[in-house]
Amino acid sequence: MKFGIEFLPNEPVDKIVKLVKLAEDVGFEYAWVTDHYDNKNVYVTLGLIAEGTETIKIGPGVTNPYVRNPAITASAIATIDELSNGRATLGIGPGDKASFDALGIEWTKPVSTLKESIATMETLLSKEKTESGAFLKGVKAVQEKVPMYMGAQGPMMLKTAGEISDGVLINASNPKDFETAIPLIKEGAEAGGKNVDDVDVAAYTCCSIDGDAGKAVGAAKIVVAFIARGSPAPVLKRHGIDDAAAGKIAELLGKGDFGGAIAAVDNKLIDAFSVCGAPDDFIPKIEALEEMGVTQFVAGSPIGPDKEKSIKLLGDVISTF
Ligand SMILES: C[C@H](OP(=O)(O)OC[C@@H](O)[C@@H](O)[C@@H](O)Cn1c2nc(=O)[nH]c(=O)c-2cc2ccc(O)cc21)C(=O)N[C@@H](CCC(=O)N[C@@H](CCC(=O)O)C(=O)O)C(=O)O
Repeated sequence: MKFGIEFLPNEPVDKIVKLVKLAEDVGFEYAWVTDHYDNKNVYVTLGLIAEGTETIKIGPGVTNPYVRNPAITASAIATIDELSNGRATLGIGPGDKASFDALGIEWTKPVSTLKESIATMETLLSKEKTESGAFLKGVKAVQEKVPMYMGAQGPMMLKTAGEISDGVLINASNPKDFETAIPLIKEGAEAGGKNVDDVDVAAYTCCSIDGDAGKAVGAAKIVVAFIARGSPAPVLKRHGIDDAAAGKIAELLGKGDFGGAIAAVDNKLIDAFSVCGAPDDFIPKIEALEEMGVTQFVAGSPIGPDKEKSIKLLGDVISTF
């Protein structure tokens, strides 16, 4: 099992760099930095992380092809590859409609758009010219091929990820989600003439670890509430969660009643949408994901009530794999 960790660039960048260095020191192999227009710039943050680390692989987890032209992303990730001496890896997904509405960007045909943008970036990164004449003159990646990962949940996106990408970052924490996802990734990989084993399947979880399991669960509740709000009906059904319960949480969040939403998050929701608790709770949960075919466990937000302490505890968990 490989281990990755997520960072949101919404806190001081020098603090993020220190936490990524700590993650590297305790055994994490990947650091994924989220990309939302209302946070700090993902590539500036990755540049400083590159300078402050030696071995951990780094990249956006995930950017999207709508806010930046694929040529701009290709140039940015090639620059990160140079700064990190060949440790860049690109995570790209369809983004979210709310952001594009706020930016006045039309969000059309996400599957085709992702396919086209990954093809364009691979053309440019291999120092070739696109049909429209784009060409990266003054920047070159160190790696022969920068690994391309896709953020995906929907069936078409999962199949496409299996077909064209080196890895899939799936916002999911429960083995049931992979029961559904992996056959789709396998179908896509085989359509692309690949084996599903060629695709790194990452469980991009909502993770919260602490020596005190209750504290860990407490820190995860608000994130689980937002996940429950955003989960489509088939996902809720898969976890035996009735629409009314998720609807209630959505209503509370909509009113800004975060306390009420947190209070409405029960253990069923915690189990469905997060991996949390004390270190001993983690090992069987990660093993269950591994049995489903997950090959990378990504410790996603909140990571824990005290990030630094939680990263060290996750290091202890990593050392048992
Ligand atoms: C678009 C959507 O795909 P999805 O896989 O569910 O996308 C949900 C999320 O993955 C997507 O919003 C991500 O960008 C969210 N996301 C992040 N989004 C961000 O904006 N920033 C982040 O930092 C971020 C991190 C992240 C990490 C992991 C992860 O899994 C997702 C993450 C969907 O509806 N897909 C369906 C329908 C696809 C579709 O639109 N089909 C159309 C068009 C087909 C075509 O395009 O040709 C049709 O049938 O007409 C499907 O896959 O079946």
